[in-house]
Amino acid sequence: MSVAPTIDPDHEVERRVTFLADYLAATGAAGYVLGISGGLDSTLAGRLAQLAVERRRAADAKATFVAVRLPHHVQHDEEDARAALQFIAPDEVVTFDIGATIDAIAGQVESATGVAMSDFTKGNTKARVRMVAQYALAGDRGLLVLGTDHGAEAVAGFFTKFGDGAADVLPLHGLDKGQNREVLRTLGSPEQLWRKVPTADLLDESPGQSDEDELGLSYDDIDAYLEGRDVGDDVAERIETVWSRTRHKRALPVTPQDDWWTS
Ligand SMILES: Nc1ncnc2c1ncn2[C@@H]1O[C@H](COP(=O)(O)OP(=O)(O)OC[C@H]2O[C@@H]([n+]3cccc(C(=O)O)c3)[C@H](O)[C@@H]2O)[C@@H](O)[C@H]1O
Ligand SMILES: Nc1ncnc2c1ncn2[C@@H]1O[C@H](COP(=O)(O)OP(=O)(O)OP(=O)(O)O)[C@@H](O)[C@H]1O
Ligand SMILES: [Mg+2]
Repeated sequence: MSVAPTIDPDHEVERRVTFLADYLAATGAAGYVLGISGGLDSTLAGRLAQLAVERRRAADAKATFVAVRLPHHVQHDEEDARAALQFIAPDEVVTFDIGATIDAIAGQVESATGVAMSDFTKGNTKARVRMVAQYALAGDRGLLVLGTDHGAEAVAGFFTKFGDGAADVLPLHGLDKGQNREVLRTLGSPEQLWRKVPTADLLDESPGQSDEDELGLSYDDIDAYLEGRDVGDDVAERIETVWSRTRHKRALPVTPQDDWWTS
């Protein structure tokens, strides 16, 4: 996962902003788009993107960052999403309520099959519709879609395949969860955001369920494992089991030429 045992947060800000700015320059893309949930990963990636487009503009290039609110009807942590936007100070904010689309898909699934979608699959559908919304906004404006995948979510496959896992550019790659917090804090984020309990917030039946409750693993343990610290055999084995089970999510669609799945 390319996670280092320790980081210099200022250096991480600089190298990731430089990467995002350089990638725009090299590709000629018009800027970035990213869903902003109020969680710490999108707050961090969003702020880095805003700094990168400002850097491009300082070099007389055109570049825009579009932050997208993507609530499913009303979001229970609405206040954090607003605080995140205030901190990021994006060039543009677009709000796209995915509620009606999800209701339509769930309704069609039920009328077509006679079986209601489970809350779990509906949750992954929310993540996929958010992906569709971001690409819909990006397509006509020549923007690139950012993703917030990082070491701790990647190793556990804790993302929706072709949902939040689908993106053009991953500015947080190589950081773990605690390192994301550290970098966000260094950027001057309000404490409510850098300290926020991580949640995928995909379930109607358990709004705001913590990632750690769902995963059955703590981010401190996952981070320790990725940083090469001793976590004990039991934790290491649980992480390796989930890593193995989710290998398909970190690969391109499997083909007859692939053999990684045989071992
Ligand atoms: N062996 C295999 N080879 C190739 N493809 C395989 C496969 N096994 C399943 N699949 C395919 O993958 C699908 C399952 O993958 P997927 O749909 O992702 O579903 P799944 O991995 O079961 O669930 C996603 C998990 O990520 C969590 N999540 C999602 C989004 C955001 C966040 C967050 O932290 O914010 C967390 C979510 O809470 C849930 O625990 C199957 O329906 C099937 O199509
Ligand atoms: N309600 C939402 N509004 C806008 N974007 C969202 C929403 N929920 C999820 N996303 C997008 O999906 C990504 C994955 O969600 P995830 O929960 O992993 O990240 P986060 O909410 O930014 O941080 P955390 O993991 O700490 O909760 C987010 O970074 C964001 O881009
Ligand atoms: Mg979240």
